[in-house]
Amino acid sequence: MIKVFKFGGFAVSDAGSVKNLVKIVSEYSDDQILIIVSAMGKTTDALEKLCNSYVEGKEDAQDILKTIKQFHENIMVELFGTKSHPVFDEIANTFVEIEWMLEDEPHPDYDFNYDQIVSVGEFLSSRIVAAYLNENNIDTKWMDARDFIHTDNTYREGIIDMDKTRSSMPVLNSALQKQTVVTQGFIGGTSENFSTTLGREGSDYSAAIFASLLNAESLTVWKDVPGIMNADPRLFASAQKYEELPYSEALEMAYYGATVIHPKTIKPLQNAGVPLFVRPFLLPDEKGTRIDSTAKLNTDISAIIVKQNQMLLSISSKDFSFIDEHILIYLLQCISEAHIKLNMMQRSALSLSFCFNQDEAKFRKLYDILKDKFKCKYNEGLDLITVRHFKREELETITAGRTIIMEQFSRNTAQIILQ
Ligand SMILES: Nc1ncnc2c1ncn2[C@@H]1O[C@H](COP(=O)(O)OP(=O)(O)O)[C@@H](O)[C@H]1O
Ligand SMILES: N[C@@H](CC(=O)OP(=O)(O)O)C(=O)O
Repeated sequence: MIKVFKFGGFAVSDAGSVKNLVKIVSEYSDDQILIIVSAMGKTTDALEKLCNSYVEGKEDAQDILKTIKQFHENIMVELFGTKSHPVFDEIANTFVEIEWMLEDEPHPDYDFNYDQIVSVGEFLSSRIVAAYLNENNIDTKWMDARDFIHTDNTYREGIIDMDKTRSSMPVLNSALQKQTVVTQGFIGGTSENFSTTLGREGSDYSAAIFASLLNAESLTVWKDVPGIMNADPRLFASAQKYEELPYSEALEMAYYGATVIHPKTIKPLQNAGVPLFVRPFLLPDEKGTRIDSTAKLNTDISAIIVKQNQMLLSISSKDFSFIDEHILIYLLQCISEAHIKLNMMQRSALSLSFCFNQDEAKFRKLYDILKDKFKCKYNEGLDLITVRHFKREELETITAGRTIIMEQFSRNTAQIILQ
């Protein structure tokens, strides 16, 4: 049966990590392996900068491109030695696509430009990884994810056409019967053959789509952490790893902002009954965390999820009208039009308050829609802390010394906005 492995930016951040990836894959020579890769290291951030510079007509676009080229070339030199290896030409040709674009005027749709430029990161990494697997005698085929993941024209947040995507799986399946396959996470293609991206950090989601539509035995995402922990170990040194988690709990954690898994990852896997393993890339013999329908949840451990850089906006009517159901529907429509995603919401007689990831452009858009009829008050730079299976005494420790701006409790979940 097929095993799907996803290697994120960390797992392809330099030559050493590509070597480690090959070592991991070589342990599975009896399996059919589909490898999904993200862009190398922080390449997506660099390509975003390049896109902004191009669209704004700044002069540093060529310099940014040069740095990205140099970064990939250094990795290739370390992996393949001389520049005579065919991968150098493949990478040069991939960069040509961006170079041609930079010579033209930007398309009026920023998101279109973004996807054509930013998707290149995954093409570069997948070419290098496929070539290095072959170099190490793992018979590997590079395939273009745009031939499989079909999306609409919603650039930067491509919506997958599941039927069309499902119907392209037999081609991939038969390739996997013969060879290891490497393809790209994060990207899809439109019916006009343009690239789309699925939203930042969307490679986990791509991998879940492939794993579910191929009816894979499992999906393993190789990360820079021991598994899913009860808190981000970067923020909480004492974070503990879950041995196992039910799909529902992993989905709740991702939804509230545990960035270890993209929030869209769980649904396709749950629907198809494909287990997910989150395993440490640097300690590949460790089991990591297993997520499936048989897993038991240990509610003795609370999960703490921190979302930083939040904005809290309170909207109230100018004429003392209640925020009744009609007004509520209207406000939610305006919020949706501004593409704001609510992280927490509370209503009183005269106001609707909600917090969302701070984003000046989205806030401005909403403010302009509402400013004539409503009063808007806001706080910026807040933290939203969500605690699943909370214990009261723990909450006191978490909030100690900070000002609580708003809080909300259900049976399983506490949400607190802190200044
Ligand atoms: N509950 C959690 N458990 C483990 N890691 C977490 C958690 N919450 C946030 N993280 C963060 O997620 C990161 C791994 O996810 P990410 O960087 O997106 O991986 P990749 O780029 O390889 O897909 C870790 O470095 C860690 O800081
Ligand atoms: N490269 C894309 C997609 C992705 O999922 O990356 P990572 O697996 O490194 O989070 C991004 O950085 O958004």
